Amino acid sequence: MLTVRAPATSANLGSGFDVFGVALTRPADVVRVERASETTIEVTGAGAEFVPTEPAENTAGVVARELDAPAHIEIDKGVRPSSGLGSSASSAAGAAVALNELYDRGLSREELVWLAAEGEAVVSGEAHADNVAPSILGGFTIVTDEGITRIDADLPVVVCLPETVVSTREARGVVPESVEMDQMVETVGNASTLVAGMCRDDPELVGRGLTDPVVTPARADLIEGYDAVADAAREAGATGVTVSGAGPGVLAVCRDCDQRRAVASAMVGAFGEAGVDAQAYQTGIGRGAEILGE
Ligand SMILES: Nc1ncnc2c1ncn2[C@@H]1O[C@H](COP(=O)(O)OP(=O)(O)O)[C@@H](O)[C@H]1O
Ligand SMILES: N[C@@H](CCOP(=O)(O)O)C(=O)O
Repeated sequence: MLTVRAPATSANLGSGFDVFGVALTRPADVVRVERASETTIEVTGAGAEFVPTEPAENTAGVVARELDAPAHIEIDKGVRPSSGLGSSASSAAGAAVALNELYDRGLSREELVWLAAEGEAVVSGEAHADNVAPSILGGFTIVTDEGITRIDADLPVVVCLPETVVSTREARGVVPESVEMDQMVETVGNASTLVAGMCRDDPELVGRGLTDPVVTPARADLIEGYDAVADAAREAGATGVTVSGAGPGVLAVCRDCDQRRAVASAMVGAFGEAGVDAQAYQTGIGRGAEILGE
């Protein structure tokens, strides 16, 4: 079987709603594929019971259909569904890279991003690419209708995942339909600061650029304990905190790798005080999907 490791991702990064994303060094989905006359799917791992095995409802199955590449697909979920860590996107990205190789389709990594985004449409109702782009390409990605820009960033981060569920569809429903001019100016300033920070691997700039006055405050209300967790992470030294993707995961940028332990423990502790169990990943910005072998 051909095996691909496709990383979890964190989309939006506060000021880059539906545009920014980063690949994380961990966790990741592992997707195994072999040729078959029709597509079948088996799912194991974190939250497997919440992932449909019907190909038309599974992001990996939709990718197989779009690529006309029927296969038996085994997905070992490292990324729990409805986490804000691009769980459905990791499977779509892994399947796209694996099936492209298995069937020798010759598509470029960027072409695979748009293909994998079709898989995402089955979950959120829209073919958004801000998770599949970093999962396939790695690093920090900027996705617009005009194309994808990739920056090879390297920063230590912590992602804290509470034992609660927020579906991307639900979290899209609370996003305001319009913004005021002063909110737009603030968002453009923060997004620009963040991009400069990614280009320089500068955690101070990236942390500052994570703030957004529109989407994050609306979504934070869906996450029990969010404000306390964000305060705790900052007190432990994080340069900035935001909702990871559509939540409920919370992302914090750290000054250095050693600081991650304290930030992780502060975030888990603050969720605990709010009565919510949580786990933290000490992670960083990492590589895109990798073929591990046959
Ligand atoms: N291969 C897959 N892996 C994970 N979730 C999937 C997959 N295919 C379909 N889904 C569905 O996608 C939803 C999770 O996606 P989403 O809400 O975007 O969460 P996340 O923030 O983790 O990406 C769940 O309802 C799940 O059943
Ligand atoms: N831009 C999307 C990203 C959703 O990410 P996920 O990891 O929660 O699936 C959004 O914010 O809706």
